[in-house]
Amino acid sequence: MKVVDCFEERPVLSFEIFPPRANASEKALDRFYNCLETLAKLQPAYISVTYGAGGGDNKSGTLDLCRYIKEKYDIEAVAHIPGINFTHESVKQYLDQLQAAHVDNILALRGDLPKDGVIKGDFKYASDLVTEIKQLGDFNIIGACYPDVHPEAKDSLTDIQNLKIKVDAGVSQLITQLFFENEHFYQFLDRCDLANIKIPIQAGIMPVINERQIKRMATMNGVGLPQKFLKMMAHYQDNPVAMRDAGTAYAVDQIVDLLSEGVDGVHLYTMDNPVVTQRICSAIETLI
Ligand SMILES: NC(=O)C1=CN([C@@H]2O[C@H](COP(=O)(O)OP(=O)(O)OC[C@H]3O[C@@H](n4cnc5c(N)ncnc54)[C@H](O)[C@@H]3O)[C@@H](O)[C@H]2O)C=CC1
Ligand SMILES: Nc1nc(=O)c2c([nH]1)NC[C@@H]1CN(c3ccc(C(=O)N[C@@H](CCC(=O)O)C(=O)O)cc3)CN21
Repeated sequence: MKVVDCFEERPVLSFEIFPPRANASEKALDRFYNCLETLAKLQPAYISVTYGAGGGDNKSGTLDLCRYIKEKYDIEAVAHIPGINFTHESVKQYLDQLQAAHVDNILALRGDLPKDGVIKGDFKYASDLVTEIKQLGDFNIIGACYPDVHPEAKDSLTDIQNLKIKVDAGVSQLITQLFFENEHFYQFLDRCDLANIKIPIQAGIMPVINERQIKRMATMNGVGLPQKFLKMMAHYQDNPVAMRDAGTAYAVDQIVDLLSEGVDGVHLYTMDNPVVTQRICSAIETLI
């Protein structure tokens, strides 16, 4: 099933997970599959599975996990494909494998640039990958977008023009990069409207689980951290449990506001954390 059809009933709530590392211990695997069990019970519209996120390079993990989510839980899966990790030949093979596994949905990304800055794959921009996927098969293609403006873009106008190119290449829905100021998201929606980007846009929300992780993600992606958020992190930095609870409350506060504004959907970056995801879902259960 193409997950774009989920938007017939809005708002759409979906999750993102990352596969365990290839060398994960028995204990880590156990923890991961227990997490997945909890997430599945929350009945998200779909689950997206990262490919090599956070520096990992677990290539078979994404495909196998997508297949597993569909077969075991009957929940739609979205496979991330970072174009810079693929050649024309390898992407064709990968799409064939996805098709055989009945995975109909792809998050087409450029991917994070390697430390040496040298791109080995054939796709410089996500839009190039979208064009290729469109030619090779019948997939529902999702794209990423940036309320706080992509750090490599010259300015917000250029970023939106590039987003429009990507959408026109064949993207049917968008998920935003994480953001902590809803106002930035609403301004971004206005820019999309002006650029005639009319497809569903889900807000990507990441609860703070640990300060280091968020600061790294924010710096790497040019994501603004508001004073209120920085104060919260500073106040609870020595108390991981309090930090987690405050981060959960912040995410819930963001989501309540987004729902009140009639957002198309929310994509939760779960970071494979079942407790936080469950708490957020139960806090917003009656609001959706
Ligand atoms: N859920 C996830 O895994 C997410 C991952 N990301 C990451 O964010 C980074 C960027 O990925 P994407 O958004 O897929 O890249 P993209 O290729 O759409 O955009 C990357 C940069 O190139 C520019 N650009 C895009 N298309 C262009 C074109 N045709 N001509 C000239 N410039 C163009 C954009 O303005 C932007 O500055 C990657 O590191 C990706 O992995 C971002 C959001 C979510
Ligand atoms: N630029 C960018 N790249 C991404 O891969 C990405 C985004 N943005 N934005 C949204 C989500 C968030 N993602 C993330 C964010 C953080 C980690 C992370 O901190 N990973 C741990 C390793 C986790 C583990 O394997 O246990 C790390 O320390 O790198 C992973 C994926 C993937 N996505």
